[in-house]
Amino acid sequence: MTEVYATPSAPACAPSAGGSRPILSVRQIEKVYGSKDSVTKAVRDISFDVMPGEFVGIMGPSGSGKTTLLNCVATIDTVTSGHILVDGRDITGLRSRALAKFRRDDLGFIFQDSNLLDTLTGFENVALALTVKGEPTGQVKPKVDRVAATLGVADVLGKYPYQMSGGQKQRIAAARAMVADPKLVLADEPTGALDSRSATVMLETLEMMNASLGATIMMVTHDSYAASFASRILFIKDGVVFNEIRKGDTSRKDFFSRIMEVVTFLGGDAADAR
Ligand SMILES: Nc1ncnc2c1ncn2[C@@H]1O[C@H](COP(=O)(O)OP(=O)(O)OP(=O)(O)O)[C@@H](O)[C@H]1O
Repeated sequence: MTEVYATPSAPACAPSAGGSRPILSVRQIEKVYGSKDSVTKAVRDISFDVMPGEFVGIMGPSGSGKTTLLNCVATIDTVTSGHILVDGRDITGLRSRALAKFRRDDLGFIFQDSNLLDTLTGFENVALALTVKGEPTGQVKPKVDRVAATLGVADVLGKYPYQMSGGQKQRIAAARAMVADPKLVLADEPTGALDSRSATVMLETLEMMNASLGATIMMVTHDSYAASFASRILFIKDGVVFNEIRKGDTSRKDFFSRIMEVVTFLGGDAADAR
């Protein structure tokens, strides 16, 4: 039985394995939308660390602040107070050029909608992540080919997005997020638009990115099945970290059951279970 307990403002920090420092440190962040008459505290007080090579899932009821948290880490949105450090560097104060460089060099993104460019092939979409970074031309093809082979999308590289299935598009998006070797991959409901079979293939792709390519991943999902592919889950409720569970040595199936217990406790949707 999973112990379900509330840890309103306690930092959910991973152990410092081998003394390595966190890739991501979220420190007492708060995000308030609106002004005087209409104020929403989307994030009240969230602190946690993500260590290199971790695959962390963020779960919580609708409106709990998951996307706001992800957007603040992604620098798509700004925090009202608190700090976010990526590989030891505070990103909350970055402005324009430094911000663009940080997003390009340090982050990989996977959204619910693959956001591939329609006029480019799979290869060109993935390669773009390298060329905008100024990767030497001779390095581009080998790097794209290597990541595509690892993630099982080598046969899709020659296709345009309109010729790809939803699952193939998402896996090309995963290759694009990974190819430039980012410090952190951020995924927002990456299986939200996929049927269950394609979702499983996509989740196995994320698992492979994590295990074979060493990607550190933070994934927001409302889906307990998707979350069970992560190694640790942070549950957000009303803008704070409510609970945290780790997979440890347990099987994915057992982890899924433990996740479901917390989701049920938090008032999750039974339809989230598969
Ligand atoms: N731009 C905004 N302006 C005002 N309120 C906002 C804005 N964005 C989010 N909110 C509010 O902040 C709270 C948290 O929203 P958020 O989208 O982070 O939740 P979520 O956990 O991702 O929800 P869901 O699972 O439904 O996507 C909600 O009450 C939401 O209405």
